[in-house]
Amino acid sequence: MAAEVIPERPQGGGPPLLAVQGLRKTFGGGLPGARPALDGVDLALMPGDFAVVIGSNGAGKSTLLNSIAGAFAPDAGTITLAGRNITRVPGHRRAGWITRVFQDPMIGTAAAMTIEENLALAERRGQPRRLRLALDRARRDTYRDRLRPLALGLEDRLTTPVALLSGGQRQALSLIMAVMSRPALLLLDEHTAALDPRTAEIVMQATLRVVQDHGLTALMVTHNMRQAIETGNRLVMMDAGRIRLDIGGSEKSALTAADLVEKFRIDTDRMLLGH
Ligand SMILES: Nc1ncnc2c1ncn2[C@@H]1O[C@H](COP(=O)(O)OP(=O)(O)OP(=O)(O)O)[C@@H](O)[C@H]1O
Repeated sequence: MAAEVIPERPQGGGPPLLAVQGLRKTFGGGLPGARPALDGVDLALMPGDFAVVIGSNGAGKSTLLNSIAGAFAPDAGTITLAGRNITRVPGHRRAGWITRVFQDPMIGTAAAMTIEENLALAERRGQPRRLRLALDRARRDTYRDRLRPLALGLEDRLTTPVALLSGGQRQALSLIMAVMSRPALLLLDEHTAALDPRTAEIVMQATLRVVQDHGLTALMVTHNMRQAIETGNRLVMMDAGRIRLDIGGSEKSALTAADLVEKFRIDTDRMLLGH
């Protein structure tokens, strides 16, 4: 099979990097009472957009990210990445263009492998399976350079099995791994929610830096209201499988926690004010 090539990123005011149109998904197909997890979602991300997705439990946030990543086919609608309709492209063939960091630090890394082996695996994501990367000096130097800004000392532990790292260290490594293959789109699914506040802050700062450094477009789900207000240039609120609110620009920058709670009547149960 021919190697997949990362699609060209459109520049400036061109077409969106990601366009989701009329996306629908109902689990438990056709069973009486089955409510749609996605009920006609339209979303367009311009290159360089950092969109934060909020919404109550069961609103459809993870289902939206799963659909974009190709975990399953939607019942209806299209997903276009850099002008290419990827709706029917299986998830493993999107892996070079779209990468994810999950809530669970154990998911993004292989415990029995060392840090450098994990990074090598991530570097060839989306490439033909037969491609092997020599763990030579130049590559190790590159890995150290990628890990150093985290300030977690991982750059001095390249041959340490990942099983020996803390949850926060693993999550930070997952983040670096997610951008090794130079994806076009980074999906972050509550990726700091399982971490203590200090580690969550380290991982969040690292996220902002890699998104900036790699010129990525990002879509991040969070229940943390402070993150939702402070992060990104777009705020998308989902409810019952639909996007109820999509704001950007100065409206997003001026947004306060009070606006979110009062104006948009957000379910605050799982939104952590000031966390
Ligand atoms: N694999 C699945 N099988 C069956 N139902 C599912 C599946 N994934 C999601 N759902 C259902 O789809 C709806 C939306 O779920 P989803 O996980 O997308 O919500 P969410 O907004 O991410 O919620 P949370 O904030 O609790 O993570 C829910 O009713 C959920 O039970």
